[in-house]
Amino acid sequence: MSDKFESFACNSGFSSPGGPAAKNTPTDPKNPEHVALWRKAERKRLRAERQDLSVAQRTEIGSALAGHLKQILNDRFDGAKGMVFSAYWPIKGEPDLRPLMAELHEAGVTVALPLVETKAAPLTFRLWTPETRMVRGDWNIPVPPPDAPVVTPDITLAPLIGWTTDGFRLGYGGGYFDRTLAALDPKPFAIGIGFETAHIATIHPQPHDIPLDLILTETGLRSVER
Ligand SMILES: Nc1nc2c(c(=O)[nH]1)N(C=O)[C@@H](CNc1ccc(C(=O)N[C@@H](CCC(=O)O)C(=O)O)cc1)CN2
Ligand SMILES: Nc1ncnc2c1ncn2[C@@H]1O[C@H](COP(=O)(O)OP(=O)(O)OP(=O)(O)O)[C@@H](O)[C@H]1O
Repeated sequence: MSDKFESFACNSGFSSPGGPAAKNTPTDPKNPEHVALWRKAERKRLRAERQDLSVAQRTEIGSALAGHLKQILNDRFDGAKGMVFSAYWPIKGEPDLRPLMAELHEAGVTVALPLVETKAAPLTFRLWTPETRMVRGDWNIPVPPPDAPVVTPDITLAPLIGWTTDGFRLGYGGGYFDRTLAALDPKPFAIGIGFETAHIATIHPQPHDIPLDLILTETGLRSVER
């Protein structure tokens, strides 16, 4: 096999039919356009993979994650009572932590949800309670209505499609969490939430990528900020 062919075969930005794209690397990991193409293929692969989970598996994973999260909030934030905790309304096979949102609300935590109110800008966060009448927001994601108060999270969950051991996250590709973490001062404590199977070796970090403080899967803590 010539060098030329070998380099093409190993460096395709797309998943090969027989193997996971995670094994591939972008054609040029320093080229933002190549990395963006590679990320697109990785998102597609990881999203397809998580669709295969059964309802029972999802329920079990959701309650394992909720248990780990409560432990973290107790250990690190004394339960987070009186703090603003931003969660997410699950879409596209994300772990469902809505029972935990209600439980935290009952325990005196201020629960919020993220909204895309302006494209390509930081997220807005609005207050959520179990009585909140959700409406459809950007991308059809259910969100609190426009009259729900805007709040600033102390702690934020970042649902993820892929995660790395050094705390980087692959999301849906809007760049919203990175913009939000870059804009907020003080930066909220950011906890990535995802499936254990969504581990990838690297996201080929770019200057805009901000690592999360913790990554949590159903297995427990998988990455802790150094
Ligand atoms: N449940 C949940 N809510 C959430 C998030 C999330 O990840 N999960 N978000 C976390 O950020 C925000 C929404 N994120 C979004 C990310 C991308 C696009 C979007 O339009 N994506 C384009 C592709 C962009 C690209 O590849 O350049 C698309 O699919 O057409 C919309 C919303 C806020 N709410
Ligand atoms: N702080 C920032 N300022 C300006 N643009 C940004 C910033 N952060 C990210 N972006 C833009 O967003 C695009 C998508 O970023 P990335 O691939 O990291 O998305 P993501 O983290 O997967 O998405 P999301 O957080 O919405 O789920 C990047 O190409 C980049 O141009």
